[in-house]
Amino acid sequence: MNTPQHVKIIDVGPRDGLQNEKQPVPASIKVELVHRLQDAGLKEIEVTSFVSPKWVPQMGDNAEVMAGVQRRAGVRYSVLTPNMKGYEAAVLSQPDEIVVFGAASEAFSQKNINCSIEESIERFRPVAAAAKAAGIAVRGAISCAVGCPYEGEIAPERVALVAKLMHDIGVEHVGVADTIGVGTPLKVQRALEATLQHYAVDQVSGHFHDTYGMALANTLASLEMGIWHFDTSVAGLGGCPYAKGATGNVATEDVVYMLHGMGIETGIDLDKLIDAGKFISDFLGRKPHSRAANALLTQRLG
Ligand SMILES: CC(C)(COP(=O)([O-])OP(=O)([O-])OC[C@H]1O[C@@H](n2cnc3c(N)ncnc32)[C@H](O)[C@@H]1OP(=O)([O-])[O-])[C@@H](O)C(=O)NCCC(=O)NCCSC(=O)C[C@@](C)(O)CC(=O)[O-]
Repeated sequence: MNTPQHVKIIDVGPRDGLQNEKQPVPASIKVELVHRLQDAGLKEIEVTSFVSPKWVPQMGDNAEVMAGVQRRAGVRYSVLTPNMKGYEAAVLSQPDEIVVFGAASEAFSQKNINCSIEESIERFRPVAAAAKAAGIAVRGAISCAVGCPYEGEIAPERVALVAKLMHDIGVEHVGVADTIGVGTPLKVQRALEATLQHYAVDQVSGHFHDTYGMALANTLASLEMGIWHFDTSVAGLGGCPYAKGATGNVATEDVVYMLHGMGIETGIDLDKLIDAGKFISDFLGRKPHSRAANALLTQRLG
């Protein structure tokens, strides 16, 4: 097994995790969550998205949240930007990285960003060029890389095509996203292999939702291929507004527990991470969606 010795975790909780929350979450809570994640040692945090507030009201406070974060040297703060309007607003907040988000499914692309895959690439092209000219890193997400809520199973060839299109417009790193968490290890490996036709292993991350409880297995299957970047969500927060019934990303706490147990470094303090997850879960009035966090919180009670 070609397992990496170090893994980089991108916590997407403040963005992917909270974007679908029905109850209002004040900007101050989001900022506090980001602070707690950086205190726990997270070096990459997806803070918010610059999308239409009519489509995703929860992210309407994007600029306020970015302005409230007291930045720490060595931490990369990323934001989603689907088009130039989003990019132009985002750039005022000085993100370290922008994320364009496409899909391997036509139907999902239409539902999520109101355009075809081809049109989405044309929207992303100037965004990637502008970000690069401004010295901002450019990441891409390939949604529905395994399955789509509208089209069912997605062939790896379609993932390869979107990876190629993203690569052609200058996207430097892509996340292979199992948006609805239907993937199982071999299917996820096929989607990753398709992406690796166009990107080096260091430029690909796994982004696994945990709807069917497969996300840790899929993380392990990715590690076996040498993948060492993962998007995870503190307390397992989240879900996509355009993928009904899909749960959040795999909990950061569960991934960190697994990796540390395998002797793989993350630079993250699991106890502080659990506190961050408890903080936001308490605010939302529920338990963290993390088996490891709940087990360790119970243990703390003695
Ligand atoms: C992409 C759009 C904006 C296209 O939406 P559209 O309606 O096609 O855009 P438009 O260009 O025709 O503009 C319509 C209106 O939206 C405004 N507008 C246009 N662009 C922006 C912008 N950037 N920010 C703010 N406002 C914007 C624009 O100004 C106009 O305002 P109006 O004149 O009606 O008042 C829309 O479809 C949208 O916002 N979609 C939301 C998508 C989203 O956030 N989805 C969730 C994140 S993706 C995800 O979670 C998946 C991921 C990444 O985690 C990986 C995975 O698991 O799969």
